[in-house]
Amino acid sequence: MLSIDLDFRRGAFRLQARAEIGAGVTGVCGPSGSGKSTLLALLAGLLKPQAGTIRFDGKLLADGRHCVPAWQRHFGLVFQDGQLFPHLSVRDNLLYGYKRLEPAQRRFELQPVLELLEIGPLVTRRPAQLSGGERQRVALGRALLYSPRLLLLDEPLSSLDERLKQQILPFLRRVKEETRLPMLYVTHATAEVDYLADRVMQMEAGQLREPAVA
Ligand SMILES: Nc1ncnc2c1ncn2[C@@H]1O[C@H](COP(=O)(O)OP(=O)(O)OP(=O)(O)O)[C@@H](O)[C@H]1O
Repeated sequence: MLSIDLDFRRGAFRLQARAEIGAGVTGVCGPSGSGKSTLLALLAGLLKPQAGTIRFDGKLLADGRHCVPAWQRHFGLVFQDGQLFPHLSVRDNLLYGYKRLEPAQRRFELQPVLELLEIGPLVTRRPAQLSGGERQRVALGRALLYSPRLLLLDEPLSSLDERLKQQILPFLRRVKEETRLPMLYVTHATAEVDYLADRVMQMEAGQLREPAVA
């Protein structure tokens, strides 16, 4: 369970977020510039809040003074453009975080992840030899093989055309159903959260809130 009570300022922009985020997929929607990526960067440990707290399973990750670094939080990250290592094969990209884990920490193994995401035939290729949709599936596989406690997804489909989005959404749903990993899914595409999310939160001008129930 992620508990946040955050206050972050950057120039004229101020983000305030108070929420408890548990199992399942939590969608975070909101217009461009509202602070969705900033929220994920704060949760990932890439930015430090000036005040407030972030806790995960009761453990303090950040307050105004202390900030647990990103690599110690053990969260998986998937961005818009996959950000695979261009000089490594798909296989080495997939195993990048996995190899750095103690065997006892590993919750996912390569073969089932290759099957889940249908990327087995791609393992010897380089990222430049993949389509956009394949790259995103590899990025998702790499994040899973790092055995994260939480998956943070920042517009993971927004660089893809409509046909590819429709192809990848079922994979994301499969990841959700088969891994039960808690996920925070940032997007401005409400169709994606309608399809995937168990709960949706709204970001508006730096304020995170649950939408009013109609
Ligand atoms: N590196 C940065 N330095 C300074 N200001 C930034 C930086 N990145 C974002 N901002 C500003 O912070 C605010 C929140 O931006 P953020 O990227 O979190 O929004 P977003 O909701 O993710 O937008 P989008 O949907 O367009 O990705 C905006 O006012 C933006 O201009």
